[in-house]
Amino acid sequence: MAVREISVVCAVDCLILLISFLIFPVQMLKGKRVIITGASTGIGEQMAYHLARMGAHVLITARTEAKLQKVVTRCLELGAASAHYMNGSMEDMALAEDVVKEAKQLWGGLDMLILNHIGYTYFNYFDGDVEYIRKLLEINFLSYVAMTVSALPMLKESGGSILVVSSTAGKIGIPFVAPYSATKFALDGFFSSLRQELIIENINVSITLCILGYIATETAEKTVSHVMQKPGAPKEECALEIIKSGALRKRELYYPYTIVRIALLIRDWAPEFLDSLTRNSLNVENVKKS
Ligand SMILES: NC(=O)C1=CN([C@@H]2O[C@H](COP(=O)(O)OP(=O)(O)OC[C@H]3O[C@@H](n4cnc5c(N)ncnc54)[C@H](OP(=O)(O)O)[C@@H]3O)[C@@H](O)[C@H]2O)C=CC1
Ligand SMILES: C[C@H](CCC(=O)NCC(=O)O)[C@H]1CC[C@H]2[C@@H]3C(=O)C[C@@H]4C[C@H](O)CC[C@]4(C)[C@H]3CC[C@]12C
Repeated sequence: MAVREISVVCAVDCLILLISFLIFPVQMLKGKRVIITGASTGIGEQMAYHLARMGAHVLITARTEAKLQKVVTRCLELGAASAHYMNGSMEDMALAEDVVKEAKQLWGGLDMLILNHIGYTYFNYFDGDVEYIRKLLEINFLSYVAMTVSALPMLKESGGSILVVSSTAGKIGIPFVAPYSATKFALDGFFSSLRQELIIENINVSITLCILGYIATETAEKTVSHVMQKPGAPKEECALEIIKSGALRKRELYYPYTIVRIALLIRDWAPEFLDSLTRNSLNVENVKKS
């Protein structure tokens, strides 16, 4: 695709982005019933706070109860219509289903399911550990499917939304994240296919796949700051963009917009060039085989 075409596509995309920003009324989420997973810290925590400011009902999950309690308290201070938590590991599919059952108990329904949690992710050469990949697939992928299966009846009733938080590493090959990348690619395959089926059956449930670049969360910075050549994007703005894209029922979100959008454009027209750009965007010499 010539530079002219790329610039036209980007210009149109930027216009769409500007319009969607202008038409997003925050009262869209007032009183809405929302589950946010992985919300004890990072992007999930910030999404809970934005939803609280918008007057939504929030049910948050993660493993660390003490952190969840603090987030719930802060959500109530910020104006949440209600705020509850359930703690446990998403290795356990029963927990995944129980969170949805709790929403039914609390609210009698559900408007938005935000699937955000991830298991421990290392940033290094793949070490051949297949069992680790199996476990990460359960936490990062199968629990998302299990929650979706449990939540769909309520979401069909409300005409609700599913927000799936993924990554640039779920769309292009990035070194040192092979197991994690596999789980994110799986999300794209499953939820993009499910979205087609919902459209065919005229079921009014939207699925938004959120493709994120490097975001400045505590975990990510701890894991990769020694390799990254630029700081991560702000988690607070990232969280708001995810919520807005879900509320506007967008098909996909790219954040930071320009970095991710251009990477995907190059991927389709010059994949080897993108691979080289990606490698050069990292201080690979700082990654020591463990
Ligand atoms: N930060 C970044 O650079 C990028 C992030 N993303 C995506 O954004 C999302 C959030 O990332 P980020 O905020 O950085 O992640 P964090 O590591 O900050 O937060 C992860 C959350 O998941 C929870 N969690 C971890 N293990 C489990 C488990 N076994 N079961 C249930 N919950 C668990 C953690 O809480 P607890 O430990 O208490 O369980 C925490 O609340 C992820 O889907 C990630 O892939 C995508 C691209 C880039
Ligand atoms: C290194 C990736 C960004 C590559 C890129 O876009 N370069 C061009 C440029 O920056 O201009 C990072 C994109 C996604 C990140 C990973 C991710 O998806 C989240 C994980 C979160 C975890 O807590 C830590 C590490 C992550 C694997 C994170 C690592 C950096 C990215 C691959």
